[in-house]
Amino acid sequence: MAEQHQANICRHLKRAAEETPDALAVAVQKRLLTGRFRYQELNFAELDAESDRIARVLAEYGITRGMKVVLMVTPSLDFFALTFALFKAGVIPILVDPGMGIKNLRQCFAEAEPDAFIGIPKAHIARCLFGWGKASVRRLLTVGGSELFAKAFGGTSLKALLKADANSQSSHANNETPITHNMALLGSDEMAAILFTSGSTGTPKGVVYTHAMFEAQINVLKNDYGIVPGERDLATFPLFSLFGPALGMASIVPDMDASKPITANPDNLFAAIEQYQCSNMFVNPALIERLGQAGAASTEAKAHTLPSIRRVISAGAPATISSIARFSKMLKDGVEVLNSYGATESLPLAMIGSEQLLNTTDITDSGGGICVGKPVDGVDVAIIAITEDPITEWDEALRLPVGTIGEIVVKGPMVSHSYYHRASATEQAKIIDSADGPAEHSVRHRMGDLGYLDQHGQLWMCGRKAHRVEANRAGSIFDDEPYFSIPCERIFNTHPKVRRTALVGVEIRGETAPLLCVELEKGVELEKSESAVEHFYDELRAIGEKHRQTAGIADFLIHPDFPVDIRHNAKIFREKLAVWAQDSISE
Ligand SMILES: Nc1ncnc2c1ncn2[C@@H]1O[C@H](COP(=O)(O)OP(=O)(O)OP(=O)(O)O)[C@@H](O)[C@H]1O
Repeated sequence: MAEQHQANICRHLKRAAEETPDALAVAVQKRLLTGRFRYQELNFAELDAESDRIARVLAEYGITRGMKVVLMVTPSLDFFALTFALFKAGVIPILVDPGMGIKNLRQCFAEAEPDAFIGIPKAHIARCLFGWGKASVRRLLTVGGSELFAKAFGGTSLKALLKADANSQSSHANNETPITHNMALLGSDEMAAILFTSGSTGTPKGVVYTHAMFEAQINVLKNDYGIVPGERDLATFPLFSLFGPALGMASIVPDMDASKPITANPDNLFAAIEQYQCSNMFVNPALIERLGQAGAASTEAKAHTLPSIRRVISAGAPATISSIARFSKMLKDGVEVLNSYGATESLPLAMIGSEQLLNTTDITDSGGGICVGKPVDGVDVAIIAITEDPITEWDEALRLPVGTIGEIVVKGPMVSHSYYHRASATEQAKIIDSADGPAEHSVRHRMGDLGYLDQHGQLWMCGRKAHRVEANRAGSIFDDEPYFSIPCERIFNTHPKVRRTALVGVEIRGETAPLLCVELEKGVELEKSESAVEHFYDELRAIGEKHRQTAGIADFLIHPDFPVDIRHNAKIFREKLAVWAQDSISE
């Protein structure tokens, strides 16, 4: 159908370039050795023209529509121009989080079978060292670094391609029409990008994105989050930073390692906000924690405030209520942190403002899970019984009643339909919903998360499905109900000496029992005294006995420093802790 082949997220960039050509589209901060900051900028007209030019030179270099390309370029003006160029050309970027580790990266590249690899010199060195994409990559392009390096490691450089293009343009200067680039128009269900999940419950999976999904995300950001053209966003997450220009909003990129937000220097971020009077901030919970601490550490006389910020969007992992409360002290009265719930496969799905979230503390502390708010416009959330079996066809009878914990299943225009080259993962996670006929929104996604809906239509998250503990220990009070990670952990986290906890299952004399791993607050030292540890465990036991969700949890172990994901510093690798706990009790 002709009208279906109209999709390309870049049409928003084109429109912004026509309507507000001189308005700022991107600014990238660099902290110099002197401690001063340098900013490089592009306006909408420049970003549009530059991405057109790159799309054209890529095509001449042999990177063309339908090809899959690994993009490992740090946020920079080139990153923005290149990514929009790839979309304009109908080339499929493969986006991975370098923080996921060498082994996972190799697996991602093997699975995605890229035709080309575009990266900074460091990425090319790693590609050569670890043989990434060796079997499929035919075109190499280096961004930054010298031409000599590019020749040795990375085929050619973007700079060289653009220089050759400029030369050929000037030699044709007398010809009337400059060579322009025609934006590829794709079917709304055609693959537009492959984004890998972070792999916190196993190997990362490549999620197939379409332009229709990107369009849906842009609509949510406009309608549910209220973003308007002309805003300025402190963009700390590369993928989200691309939405800025598509929304007519400038992306201000601070000098930080986006794959390790916890290492960011708060001064850089504060300076970028100040310089551009940012109205929006997109931050993950790790940064909320880091910036909140930095703000609180400022002396009373010069307490740090962020008066230009009108909206903070937090996403990617659960943020703790205490870190949001601390961070919010820097914001003007009435400015909220909007906590978003979603996953690479479907984002954003639900949202709750910090004011409302603070009122849910008591329920969370007594085992009710984390409130992630009401579904955004167009999203249907259903809760189904927990099962590891695939479900091929959606049936309304699968819906569990309000208040019952089960697996969260979502449907909506931003919900992905499949994983790339992962038939069995797709089968496990997707349910065909033929009620709508062969329409584009006919796939429901199983989140692999557990939760329930309350009578107000709010969604409560109760941890990952893979992290529930099905105990069969004799004397277990709820034989037929599993222990759910987040509800249990948040109950124990109320102990003042506890920083965080992680529930795991261990085998004791052939039976599965729940065990709670505990990380202590900074400065609390108990391990030296056996009796102090026993007393602490008794206190935890007493807390657990007060709640039905934790009844029967009697085993505890103190762990010095939980293994967590680099990006969020929040997703606890409970699988690793389970192995550690089993080894510890078996010693
Ligand atoms: N606001 C939130 N509150 C609680 N949990 C959240 C929130 N936002 C995201 N999450 C968690 O993060 C998950 C999505 O993360 P992501 O897409 O990065 O992949 P992953 O689940 O970490 O990796 P993998 O699927 O490969 O194991 C959600 O399914 C949920 O468990």
